[in-house]
Amino acid sequence: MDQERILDVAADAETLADRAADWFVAEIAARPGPIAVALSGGSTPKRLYERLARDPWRSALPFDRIHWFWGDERIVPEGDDRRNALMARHALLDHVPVPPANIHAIAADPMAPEDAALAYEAELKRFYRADLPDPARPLFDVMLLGIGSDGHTASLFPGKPSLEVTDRWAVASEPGLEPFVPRVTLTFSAIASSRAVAFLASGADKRLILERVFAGADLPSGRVACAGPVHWFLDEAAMPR
Ligand SMILES: O=C1O[C@H](COP(=O)(O)O)[C@@H](O)[C@H](O)[C@H]1O
Repeated sequence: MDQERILDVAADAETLADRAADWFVAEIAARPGPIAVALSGGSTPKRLYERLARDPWRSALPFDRIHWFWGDERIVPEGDDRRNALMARHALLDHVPVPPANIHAIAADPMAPEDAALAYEAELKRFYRADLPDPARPLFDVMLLGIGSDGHTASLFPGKPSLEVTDRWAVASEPGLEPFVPRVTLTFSAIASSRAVAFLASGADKRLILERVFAGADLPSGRVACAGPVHWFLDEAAMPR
């Protein structure tokens, strides 16, 4: 079955971030109990995180119940600006009342990428309290993703072996684009265990790749599936003609 897509096209990147923040709050507000969110790296998601740290969004979020995970990470030292976790801390997590135990970051260098992937997978399984994803009980409540100019999402790059892994939740992966540092990424199987998935992309440099994804090219971003529709928050500059 084809994955259903919902397109939300905003006039510009700032409006896109407002709309994505409204959507995020609505998704979270509907969920009882512990809530699992997977964050992405990238410039467009960063604007969303900055929104979530401010009202009206901040006061609508139950920070004591939200657990923060990442779709991918660059395995560089802890304080390195290229870490997706550091970006999310600076934009959001350092400014809101998050219990430290609710932050489930992927390990940094000097841990070897494969060990970091195994440790992250074990952490996900502990949180989920099972070793196999159950389609009736998604692991993530909200999965936020970006798209690179080559069509990658998380750190699932075109043509790389990580795309074919089906028996793991997280693996080490090699980048196809800068920064050329080792990565850890969720696999498609883990991403598919999400109640709601949203891509965020803005700017004219994303338009060509989005054109290819929407035309059905076999690119990692186009392979993302989940039980519900996949939302695409774009601005007009990124929207294919
Ligand atoms: O390397 C990465 O790139 C993608 C896309 O980022 P963008 O800055 O081009 O929007 C991002 O989704 C991913 O998390 C990150 O590690």
